[in-house]
Amino acid sequence: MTTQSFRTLDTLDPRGKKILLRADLNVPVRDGAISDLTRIERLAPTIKELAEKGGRVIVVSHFDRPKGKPVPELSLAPISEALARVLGKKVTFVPDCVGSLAQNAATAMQDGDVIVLENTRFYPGEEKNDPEMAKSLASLADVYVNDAFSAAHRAHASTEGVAHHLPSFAGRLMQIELSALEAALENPERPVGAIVGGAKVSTKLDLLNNMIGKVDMLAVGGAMANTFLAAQGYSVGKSLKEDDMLDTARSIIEQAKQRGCDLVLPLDVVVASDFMAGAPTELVSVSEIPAGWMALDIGPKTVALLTEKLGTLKTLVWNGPLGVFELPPFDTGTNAVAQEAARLTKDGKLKTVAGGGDTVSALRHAHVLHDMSYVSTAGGAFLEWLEGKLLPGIVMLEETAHDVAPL
Ligand SMILES: Nc1ncnc2c1ncn2[C@@H]1O[C@H](COP(=O)(O)OP(=O)(O)OP(=O)(O)O)[C@@H](O)[C@H]1O
Ligand SMILES: O=C(O)[C@H](O)COP(=O)(O)O
Repeated sequence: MTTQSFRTLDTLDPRGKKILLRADLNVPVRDGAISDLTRIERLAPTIKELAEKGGRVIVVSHFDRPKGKPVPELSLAPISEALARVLGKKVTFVPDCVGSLAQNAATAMQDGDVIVLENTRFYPGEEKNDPEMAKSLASLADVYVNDAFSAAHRAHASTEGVAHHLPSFAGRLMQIELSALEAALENPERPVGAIVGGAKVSTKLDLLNNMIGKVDMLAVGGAMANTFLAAQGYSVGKSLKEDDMLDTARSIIEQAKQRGCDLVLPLDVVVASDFMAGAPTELVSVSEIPAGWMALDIGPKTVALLTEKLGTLKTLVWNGPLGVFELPPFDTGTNAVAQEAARLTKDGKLKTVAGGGDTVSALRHAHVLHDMSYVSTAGGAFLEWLEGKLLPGIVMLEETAHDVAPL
C-alpha cells in the first residue's frame, strides 16, 4: 500500500466542481461539548485548499454509532459550527444526507462554498455499504475525496461504496497519515522499535505478530505484559492477565527469537493491593509479585532498560500505555518513557509515530503529545494498519485510481 498508487489533490482542479469530501467528524464530546478539536483542525487544510481553489465542498461524515436511525443528539449540526469556527468561514449545515434537501443544497452551491450533510449513520445503508446509498451520495457531486484515514477500516457507503461511482482522490490528511505510517513501518530508518501496551494480548494478537516481522525491538507493557510474564512461569498475583493466551504468548516469544526481534518485557513492576488511587503500593521484581497484589505499572529498572533501548533506535511506533496511566501514581512509567521518547525526538535522534485513543490520552497526560514526530488521528484504523490489514477505504482509492481519466 503506497501513497503513490492513488490520486491526490495535486491532480485535481476543483474549480466549479462539486466535491464529496469524506471527513471524520467523529470528535470526542464530553458534557455536550467537543473536548478535542484535533480531527477538525487536521482536516481543515483539505477543505481550505479545495474551497480556495473554487471547489464546492460537500462534507460527509459519520458521528458516533446511531445504528442506522436518526438520533437528534448525534446530529452533525453542532460539529459543523465548530468546523466553521476552525475554518473561519461560513459552513452551511444540511439536515439530510441522501434526500432532496441534500440534492437541492448541492445544486445551489457556488464556487468556494462549504456545506456539511447530516450524519451518514442516520441511514441504514451506510454501514451496510448499500449500493443505493453509495449511488445517492455520488449523485450529489462530480468527484469524491476521501480524507478520513481514521474511518478507512470501515467498508461503508461513504468510505468505500461511493468510490465505485466517482473519480476518487485522497485528501491531504489521508496523504499525510499514510506517509507517516509508511515511513515508520514500510520503509523505516533502522533500527525500528515498537512499544505495545494496553490491556489485552487477545485484542492485539495480530498486531504483535505483524510487529515481530517488521521491527528490531518490541517492548510489551501494560497488563499485556502480565500475560507474557505468566507465560514465562512468573506468578503475577491477581494482576490482569489472560489465562487462555499463555500458549499464544509463549509462541510470540519463540517467534520473536526466531525472527531476530528483541522482545523486551518488564524487569520490575509497581504492585498495589487494590485497583484504586491511594491503595498501598510496592516496587518489586517481576519474580516477586506477591499473591493477591496486582501489577499496575512498570518499575524504574524497566524504565531504565527502555530508555537504553530507545537510545539505540532511529524509529519508534507506539500503541498502548505501559500502565494504568489514568490512575496516578501508575502513570509514572508511561510518563517517563514518553518523556524520553519526546526528548530523543526533539533532539532529532528518533522518529516517533504514535496512535490509538488511549495512547493519545496517555501522551497528552505526559505533556508530550506535540513532541512526537507524528500522532495519528486514527484509533481502530491505526491498529488495523499496524496489524498489516488492508483498509477498504484506501484499497478503493487505489483500485479506482485509473478508472476515469484524471480531471
Ligand atoms: N498493568 C495494567 N493493569 C490493568 N490495566 C492496565 C495495565 N496497564 C494498562 N492498563 C489499561 O489498559 C488500558 C488501555 O488498553 P487498551 O488495550 O484498552 O487500549 P489501547 O489499545 O491502548 O487503546 P487504543 O486502541 O485506544 O490505543 C488503559 O485503560 C490502561 O489503564
Ligand atoms: O473514531 C474512530 O475510530 C472512527 O471515527 C471510526 O469510528 P467507528 O469505530 O465508530 O467506526
